Amino acid sequence: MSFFQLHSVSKIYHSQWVVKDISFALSQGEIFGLLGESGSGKSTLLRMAAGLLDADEGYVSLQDQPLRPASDQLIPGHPDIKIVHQDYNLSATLSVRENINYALRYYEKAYRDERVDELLQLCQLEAVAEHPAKSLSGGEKQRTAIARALAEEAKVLLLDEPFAHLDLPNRHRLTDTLRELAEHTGIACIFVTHDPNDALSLSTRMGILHHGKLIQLGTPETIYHFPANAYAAELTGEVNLLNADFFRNSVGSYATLPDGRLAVRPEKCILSPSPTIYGIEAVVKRVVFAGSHYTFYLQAGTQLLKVYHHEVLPLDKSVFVDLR
Ligand SMILES: Nc1ncnc2c1ncn2[C@@H]1O[C@H](COP(=O)(O)OP(=O)(O)OP(=O)(O)O)[C@@H](O)[C@H]1O
Repeated sequence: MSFFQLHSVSKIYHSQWVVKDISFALSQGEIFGLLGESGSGKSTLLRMAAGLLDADEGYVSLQDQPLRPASDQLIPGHPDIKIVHQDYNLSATLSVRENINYALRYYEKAYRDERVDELLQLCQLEAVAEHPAKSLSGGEKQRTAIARALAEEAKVLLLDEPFAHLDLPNRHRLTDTLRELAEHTGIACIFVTHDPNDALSLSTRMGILHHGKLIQLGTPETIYHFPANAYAAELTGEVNLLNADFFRNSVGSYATLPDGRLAVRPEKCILSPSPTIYGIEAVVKRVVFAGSHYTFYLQAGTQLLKVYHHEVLPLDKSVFVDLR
């Protein structure tokens, strides 16, 4: 039995495939990140997964039951699938507690009070529970929207760009909240993002969407280290795309792409100031401080190479690059 599944889902707008033949399944408690550039079809796919938009081909199922088509329903959607849109949609003058409470207005007061307290705790909102939504930070608004979506117990949570307007501390807080949620409630979660760091750090599995097609599906580690092609390699982080014979004598960590090139991550390169047995000679052209390391831009013959290194070296110095 599969918990939540997309079966060859497609969508056409103006005779163009916006989403094409997408299939994947989620287990309970799984967090699935869908990474894609603007216009790749992420929101369209999420709305079909929520049962808010009908697929032109294929279907979505929850616990092996196909969702009812949106066009057959007075209020499209499914009671067990909640979606949090990019704009949060909170009532500005109501407090955090009241916003969450509203989603439970048809329940008894005693249950409602208990459930709201539980959600405030789960979403780390206790300190701002009585604050009006309009006074909240972006991260607090986002977590309030998630708490409200979860007020009625859901099986699937869909998040459209949940990190788009958040600073780093709020990103971390929301990431923790989502992990805890999935772990403790078993909810399956799909979030869409254009940021590789969010997709790689939060997903249990992830997919890469390109022009409406899922071009790769796997764990973050697999996709990062063995990208399916140059597009997937570049979308998931900094990478050197090199001629096949570039590191001809080195053993080390790189992926060979279908076009024959090597995908080498900058942190997999070792930079030495003096010659090494198989080291490729290169010249330092630019150095950029990046917090945890320096990014070196090197010229090695006709190839430009990006390498992370922990010490500054002077411009125009000859260095030697090996693979780890
Ligand atoms: N209702 C619609 N009618 C016609 N075209 C649409 C409609 N909705 C989306 N599209 C088109 O489908 C494509 C995918 O849009 P979608 O919003 O799903 O992309 P996205 O990856 O979520 O983009 P973004 O990250 O910018 O939000 C775009 O080219 C968009 O213009």
